[in-house]
Amino acid sequence: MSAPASPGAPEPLPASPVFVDPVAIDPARPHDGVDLAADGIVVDGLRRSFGGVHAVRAMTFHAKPGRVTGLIGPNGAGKTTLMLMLASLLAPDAGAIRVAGADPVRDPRAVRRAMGWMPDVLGTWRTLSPRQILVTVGRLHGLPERVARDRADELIVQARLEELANRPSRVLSRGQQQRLGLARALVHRPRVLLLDEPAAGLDPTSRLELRELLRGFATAGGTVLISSHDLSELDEIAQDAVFVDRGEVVGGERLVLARQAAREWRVRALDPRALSYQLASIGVAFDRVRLEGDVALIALDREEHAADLLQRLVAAGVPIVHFAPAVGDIERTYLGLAGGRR
Ligand SMILES: Nc1ncnc2c1ncn2[C@@H]1O[C@H](COP(=O)(O)OP(=O)(O)OP(=O)(O)O)[C@@H](O)[C@H]1O
Repeated sequence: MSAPASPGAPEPLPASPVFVDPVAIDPARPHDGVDLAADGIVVDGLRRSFGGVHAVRAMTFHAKPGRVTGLIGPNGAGKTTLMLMLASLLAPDAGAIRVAGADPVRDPRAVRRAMGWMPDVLGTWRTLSPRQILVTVGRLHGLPERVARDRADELIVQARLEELANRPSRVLSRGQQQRLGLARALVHRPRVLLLDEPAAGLDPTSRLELRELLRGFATAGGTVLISSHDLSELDEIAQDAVFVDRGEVVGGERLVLARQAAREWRVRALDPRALSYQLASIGVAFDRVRLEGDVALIALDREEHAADLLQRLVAAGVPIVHFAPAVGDIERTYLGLAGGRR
């Protein structure tokens, strides 16, 4: 447990994401691995095929309340199929799901009450205005007319859609549609949020607002599962990560190796020539260094090597102005997994 920060102390660095490892679960007693009675999203031995295509073949993980969990995987890995099953829109062939304790197969209404879902495209209702859409969704969730209207007004302000609130939603830009999609997912104050590429098309301000909203939602005890290919965004937002590939959650040795894959460090010096010279004289192999203008990208296996290199460069008098990992943990692991698969 970390010690409480003393007053005036600098903010602690965010902890690295926790990588969900299904192999840590005893295969002889799979039900000991995830507790179906736990809150949040619990997925146990989930399977779904389309004819001969095994879209989801063995998924087990727990997205915990109070945390933002990233769902990461290449095209065709089974993310959308999984999300459709979580949202009670597709029946699994085998396995179990609980969303805030509810089973989407037996009690889809309870799941829809507990969950807000933001698919990657807003979908139909293009002739309705954002206000009409939010009121209608509120009414579908059983909110009384007055409450649905007030909630719609509140969300329109939060989504900064005031000027477009009464225009047909087809005139909304991609980013505005995304903001409306998120507002729609939040109408009934769900405890669980399921988001597919929520940051796509968002401008930098809207991305910051999204991050704050999701962190606030999780801090208040909500569960967030985000599927995205935007790994740098996920590195900013997610505390936990579930990697999927070919219908399975990736774990065990493959995940450990991917997490140990070399990571590029971005290094910039006021004098780039002095930097190049010292890298060569320290003995950093040429194939470990890429130059992008004045910036050197150096592949290093361990953080200790980065610390050692920085110390040597500074001791040699190189005027370093930037020395940091070029990618976050999630992106590095994904690239490690993709590298191992090629
Ligand atoms: N309705 C369907 N009928 C047949 N095959 C399907 C169907 N839905 C998905 N699949 C197949 O299942 C696999 C998983 O697809 P899915 O859409 O879940 O992947 P994904 O991880 O969401 O991919 P992406 O990142 O490209 O969105 C793919 O091979 C896909 O072709």
